[in-house]
Amino acid sequence: MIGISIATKWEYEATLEYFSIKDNERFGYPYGEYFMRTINDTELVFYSTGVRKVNGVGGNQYMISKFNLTKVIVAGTCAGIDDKFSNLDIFVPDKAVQYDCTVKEIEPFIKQSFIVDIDLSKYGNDFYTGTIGTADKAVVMWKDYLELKENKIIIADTEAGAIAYICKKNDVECIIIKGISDFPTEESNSDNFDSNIEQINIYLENTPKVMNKIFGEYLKRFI
Ligand SMILES: Nc1ncnc2c1ncn2[C@@H]1O[C@H](CCC(=O)c2cccc(C(=O)O)c2)[C@@H](O)[C@H]1O
Repeated sequence: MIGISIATKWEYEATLEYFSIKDNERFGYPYGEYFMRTINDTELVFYSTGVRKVNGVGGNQYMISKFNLTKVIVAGTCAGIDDKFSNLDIFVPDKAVQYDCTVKEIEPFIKQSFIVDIDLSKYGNDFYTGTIGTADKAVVMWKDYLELKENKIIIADTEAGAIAYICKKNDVECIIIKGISDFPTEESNSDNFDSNIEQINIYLENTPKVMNKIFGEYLKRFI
């Protein structure tokens, strides 16, 4: 069975809507809820984990163990970092890094032991790829955005790098399919708080669009 890991309630609600899931098909588990679907003769379990690294890892470890998963696909939204790209562009990263695991003042910003390489060779190359950076904090502040950009991170989120890391420990393949929901903006142009609210509103507006694009145009290629 393949697991489809979804972080937020908004991403999961868009998923329920996309697959027309009825109430009696939804089951609870300690990190959120799940439902099953068969697509192209492959059994899939879609589950919400909650946000940030602890929930992402806990939910996925639970599901890997409960359903003996052979592959995990992390589906969801992310921040855009490389400004060549736009909102709603979809990525399948070939590298996932946790960038908040070092003392950056005295250690490298990214340490080799927190990088997971993802072999995408069997899936062709008809998609955007690159490095996704994961940390427990959302990328909102302009200085955080600039630091990620300097370190060649293309997109950023708050779960995927940690999920890829624990999949590797379980010897389970991990594919990350993420769409850009928002870009940080320079807060000096406006009030910090207003700028943050604006980014959250853009995230909320784009979340169903990203999820529909992932399920409609990308999922089948990776199962
Ligand atoms: N900018 C982001 N940075 C990191 N991850 C992002 C970003 N955007 C989307 N994600 C992904 O979506 C989810 C939730 C998004 C989220 O928390 C968020 C989004 C926008 C603004 C704020 C804020 O506080 O102002 C918080 C996370 O689970 C993560 O996997």
